[in-house]
Amino acid sequence: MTTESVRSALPAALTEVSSGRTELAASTRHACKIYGSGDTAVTALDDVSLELPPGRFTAIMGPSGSGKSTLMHCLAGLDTLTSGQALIGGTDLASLTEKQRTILRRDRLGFVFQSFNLLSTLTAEENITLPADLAGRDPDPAWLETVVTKLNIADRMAHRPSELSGGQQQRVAVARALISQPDVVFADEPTGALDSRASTELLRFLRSVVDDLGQTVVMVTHDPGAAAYADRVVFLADGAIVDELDDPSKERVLAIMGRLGG
Ligand SMILES: Nc1ncnc2c1ncn2[C@@H]1O[C@H](COP(=O)(O)OP(=O)(O)OP(=O)(O)O)[C@@H](O)[C@H]1O
Repeated sequence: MTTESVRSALPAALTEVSSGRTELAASTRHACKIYGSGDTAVTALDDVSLELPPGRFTAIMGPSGSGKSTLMHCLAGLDTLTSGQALIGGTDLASLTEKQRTILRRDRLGFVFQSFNLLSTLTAEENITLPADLAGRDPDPAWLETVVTKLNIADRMAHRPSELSGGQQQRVAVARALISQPDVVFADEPTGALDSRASTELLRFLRSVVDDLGQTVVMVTHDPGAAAYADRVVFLADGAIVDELDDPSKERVLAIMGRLGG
């Protein structure tokens, strides 16, 4: 095999590293977000600089009100910063019009929410391919098969959400998020509505879409056990990054959360 053919067989994230390009999947620089003004102003993000490399699984934790959702929403172009920058790859989201941000979200980002947000009248497969259908694109059949096989839902494609367990529904939601081969998947409390067995399963699947498919996942969670599946945990308090852990364990996450009062 030539170097080029080896490269073309690698996930894009790895190719970028091996070719010496170190573009980040997403990042913020001195991100500040203030809601309201005057006496009622709330500083939700206070000078947050964060780098999210491709092909990694990052968890964001912190006490209630620490700014986790605000950070994720600003990184994902669902909300705008008061100052500083939020970038997807090399694209500063503030440089885009609202319409361009909508297209970037559709084409380059994936979203998984606590409530699975599947359409009840559509089959699992139709739910997964809906974003591509709406964008007027045919989903890549090989990638669709890879994703549904990886998530162990290949035999559930003809079922409607009401005929699936909660864990299976959330895996359909993950497949929908992955179908465009996004630069980043943003998961907001993805295990919040699942029992502990289904949560563990979902986290293993998220781990494997990072390890085996080279995808980039950013997850907000309150659950130290869930955060322990990530490569790195970033801790927020009062809108600022106050700690970080690489290769986290549940115990080490719990210890930091204990200190932060979460
Ligand atoms: N639309 C808004 N208007 C005013 N204040 C807001 C708004 N959204 C969030 N906030 C405030 O900004 C701060 C950060 O909120 P955020 O929802 O980002 O925290 P969080 O860490 O996600 O909280 P939780 O864990 O409870 O979901 C809080 O003080 C919150 O009250």
